[in-house]
Amino acid sequence: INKMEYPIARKDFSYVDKFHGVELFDVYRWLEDPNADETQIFIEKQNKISRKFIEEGSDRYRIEKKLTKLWNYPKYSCPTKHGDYYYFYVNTGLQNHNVLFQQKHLVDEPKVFLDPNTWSEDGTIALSQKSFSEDGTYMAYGISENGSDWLKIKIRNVISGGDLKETLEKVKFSEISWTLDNKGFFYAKYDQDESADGAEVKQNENQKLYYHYVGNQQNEDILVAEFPEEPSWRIQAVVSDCGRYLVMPIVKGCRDNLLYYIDLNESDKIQSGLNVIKVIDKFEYDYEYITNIGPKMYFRTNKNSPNYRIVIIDLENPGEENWETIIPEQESDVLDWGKCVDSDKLLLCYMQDVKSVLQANCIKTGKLVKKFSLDIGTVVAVSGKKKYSEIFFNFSSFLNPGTIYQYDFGLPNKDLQIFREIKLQLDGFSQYDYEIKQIFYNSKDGTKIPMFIIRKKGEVISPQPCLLYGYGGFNISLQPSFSATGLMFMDTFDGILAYPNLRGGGEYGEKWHNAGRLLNKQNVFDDFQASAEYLINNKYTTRDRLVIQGGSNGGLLVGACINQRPDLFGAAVAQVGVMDMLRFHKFTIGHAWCSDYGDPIEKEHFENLLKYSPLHNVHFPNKKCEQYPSTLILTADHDDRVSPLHSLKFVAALQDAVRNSAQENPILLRVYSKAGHGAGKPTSKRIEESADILTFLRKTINVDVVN
Ligand SMILES: O=C(NCC(=O)N1CCC[C@H]1C(=O)O)OCc1ccccc1
Repeated sequence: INKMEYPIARKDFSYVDKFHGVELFDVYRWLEDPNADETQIFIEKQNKISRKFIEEGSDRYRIEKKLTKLWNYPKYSCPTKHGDYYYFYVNTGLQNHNVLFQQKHLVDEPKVFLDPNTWSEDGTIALSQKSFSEDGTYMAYGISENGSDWLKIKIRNVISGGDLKETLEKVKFSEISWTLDNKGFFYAKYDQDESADGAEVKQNENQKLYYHYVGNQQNEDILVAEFPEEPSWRIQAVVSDCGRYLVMPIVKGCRDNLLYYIDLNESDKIQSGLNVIKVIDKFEYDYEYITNIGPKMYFRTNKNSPNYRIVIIDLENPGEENWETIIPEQESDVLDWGKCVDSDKLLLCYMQDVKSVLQANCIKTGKLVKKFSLDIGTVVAVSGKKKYSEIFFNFSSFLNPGTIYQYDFGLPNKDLQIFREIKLQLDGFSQYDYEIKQIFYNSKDGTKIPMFIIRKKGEVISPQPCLLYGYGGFNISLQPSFSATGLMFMDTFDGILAYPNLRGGGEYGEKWHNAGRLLNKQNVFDDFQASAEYLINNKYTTRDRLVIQGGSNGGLLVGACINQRPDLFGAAVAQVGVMDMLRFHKFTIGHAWCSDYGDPIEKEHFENLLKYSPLHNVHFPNKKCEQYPSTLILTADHDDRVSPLHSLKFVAALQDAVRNSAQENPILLRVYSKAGHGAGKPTSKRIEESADILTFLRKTINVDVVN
């Protein structure tokens, strides 16, 4: 690719920002307008170049063909029980969206209950969250278009199979929680009158909580709570298991929440102006509702317990001095989630050196009742209710697309059953040809970082191509999970997969998260760079065979690392990345990320952000050895989680910096249409994107064989 072909992005020096006495140009500010002709022309030119590079020759055709075969295996979800029926998702393999089936008994012939594939030819309309009424008569469900976070809510009558006439619009970042009388549900919306289709960049502010009576029009919905003086607050209201309380966790960032509640017994119907009671009124810790027994509320919290514990807060005596710890914090295992099942049991899932441990404890005494024995891997989904003794959970790992287990606390002598095994249909592929190992390597400051390494067993040509994937933020843990793209990389290029558990994640609780956020953010980049050095120094791979990949906050990771260590990687793939760290808080939900990044309006955070912001640390490669690795930046036109402007501005800056330089490796941008941040993406678009990435890698890193 000839770097002289890169489109020239106009530099507008009229944009000067003053941050704490520092004046900074923002010459590509014009790329922040998604509707401007020149922005669309910029995108078209970039796509022309990136598609030409990726699609020329037969590599892409062959790779997509094989990837499609590998992807084509039947996928199932855990069954969940609502009213008289079980529901579960099935995907025959290549369907754009999973189909929701219904059956009375697990042995009955299931029938299609809801098929999102009928909603659009190209699969750009997806089913997002759904919520059944207590008696299973109704299912409220969210419809998302083009991958946007915006939802429209519809209500399906389970008996008739038809939808009620009303449609609830402008729903976003909302729970859907029914009152136990099955008359309606709580949901949250933004009264945003401008366009809300996911292509807009406008900030999401002033979320309000409403109650919808089934059969009403949306304009008759009851305004239950709003906080006009706190525009960034989001209300994650849930009705308690007993139906009496509306528990209202309130968040403004991506961690720590207030705890308010409404006693629904106070009045015989839902109306405005119900009394909101404050239990916790400071953003300091996480409190996640598990269940309650009368006024005794069970919360998973990290208050004075960075590995999390479960406390009981008595609403009639809420002072902290009266809190009771029913499940104490573990020394090193992190309590990832808890769920009340079988009336009096707390199903608890721990992370033990990044692997899942599943057990059940008694809700009264806190004592262990049952421990489930699992391999290396992750409990990726669970289904069960307080009123049922039966549970299902889906266990997955790097080499296991999923095993659904069933257990019934009412039949203690009948041990864990395999309910369904999700199997690849690829002849010639066997997961037993591969091995997973967990190593611990030293980061720059000596901290021990765990990393999973997956590779083919036995003799292979060494060093191998290596796909190094990272995230590192928002208390999110990178636990073992199955990826068709990852398998494809190993099988096609005799490659290795490496997943370091970078600080900023939740793998070792809050201390791990804190060690990788705010003024500690550079630790994440150090951890990632150190993992690359470990893989090279231990002869797993070489620089020209090594590719780093990350999405969203992981896209920031990749962007920062190619600026800081362009010499360390052969290729880099940054998907839907956060690249402008001085302006991220100005678009859509970006203001919520200050909990990890800091607020640029504060001097110390501005100075910290400026040090690593990808857009602001692009350099000019004087010598060939300083050139950027082959880089592919990907985003999509309806990504309203991380607006595409981040990627557009970053690529403009990179291509400008290298145009008259020693750079030879390609730096490309691919912007997908009618797509978003990732949630709800149809199979066809997932395969298209993976095929683009794998083909880009085939053309840019040193691969010795292509199977
Ligand atoms: O912004 C986030 N989460 C953080 C996020 O999506 N981030 C944080 C940085 C970029 C991007 C990412 O890494 O995916 O979630 C918004 C939300 C979703 C649902 C309910 C309430 C609020």
